[in-house]
Amino acid sequence: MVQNRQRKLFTNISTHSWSDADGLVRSAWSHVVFEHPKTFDTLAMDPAKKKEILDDLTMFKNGKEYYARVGKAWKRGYLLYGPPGTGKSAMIAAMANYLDYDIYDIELTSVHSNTDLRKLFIETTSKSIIVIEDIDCSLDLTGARKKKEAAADDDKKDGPPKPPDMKKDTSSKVTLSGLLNFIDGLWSACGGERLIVFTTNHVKKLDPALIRRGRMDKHIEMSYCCFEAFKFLAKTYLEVDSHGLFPAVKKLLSEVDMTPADVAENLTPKSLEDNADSCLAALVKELEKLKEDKANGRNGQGGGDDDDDDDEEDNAQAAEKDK
Ligand SMILES: Nc1ncnc2c1ncn2[C@@H]1O[C@H](COP(=O)(O)OP(=O)(O)OP(=O)(O)O)[C@@H](O)[C@H]1O
Repeated sequence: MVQNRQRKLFTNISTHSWSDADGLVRSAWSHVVFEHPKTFDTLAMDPAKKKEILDDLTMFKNGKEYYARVGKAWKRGYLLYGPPGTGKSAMIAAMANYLDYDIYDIELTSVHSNTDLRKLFIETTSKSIIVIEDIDCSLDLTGARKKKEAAADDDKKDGPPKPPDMKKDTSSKVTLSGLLNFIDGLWSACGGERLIVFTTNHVKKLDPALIRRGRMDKHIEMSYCCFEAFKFLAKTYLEVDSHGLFPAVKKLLSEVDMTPADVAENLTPKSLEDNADSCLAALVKELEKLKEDKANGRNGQGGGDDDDDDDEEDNAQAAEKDK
């Protein structure tokens, strides 16, 4: 898709526009130029799944008349779920590059109330992707927002003037109903052409109301590396289509779980002497080590928590349900 403008990545620094000491009006959003290199051409995933997503995005982008005809707001919700390192953030970057949209990355734990959330959304523009990452960590789905302790030190630091509402106040809440209202509310029909993307590592923790079709229209499982995705990464990183070690990798990937991020890391040359042979050998060694760890009852996914197996099962069940 043609990219013809400078895209921006926005992040919320306040809950709404505010005036600093000099009377200058400052936006709730701060932005940098968005220059992420990830595109669908370098995103490793099952080719059929990738095509399905690209078709969906293309239909959305070209859907102005369709949405007007059926009387729906021109917006679409995506839920990306799967273990850490499976490419959820990479997918969002690829989406923005493909659609030529800006990204509004909302740090929900910094938003004090449902009203403030609405104010933030009202300041977003058309042709944008509104992202809330790790939605299960940001919102206690019984209604109360979790607090972010780390933010408390903010106003001790030097730097530009801080918006008054970003200082130490962690008392207010964004609730599930506030979030639902944001997705469904009347305002969301204004301006048009917005994707709303939630990501989570724990899909089962999300309230079904939040992710039902109509809100999160498309559920995408980002999974551990399959052989197809590995072949794609081998082509991208090592420029090889086939190799004597491919069968061993194929077998091992069917036996153990490794994220595309870890596969990519193993395929990255570490010295000037490294080549396809040594990188693939390193990958096989790492996969064999994972297999051994698994056989010995150790969790091989470096630093994973005890919930990993449950999460994997949950994600697999959710994917099955989504079909
Ligand atoms: N499917 C993939 N194809 C190509 N690169 C990938 C893929 N998945 C992950 N990577 C690379 O691995 C790194 C980590 O990926 P990313 O941050 O997108 O994972 P994530 O699922 O968002 O993780 P988290 O849940 O921890 O935020 C990035 O550099 C990304 O480019």
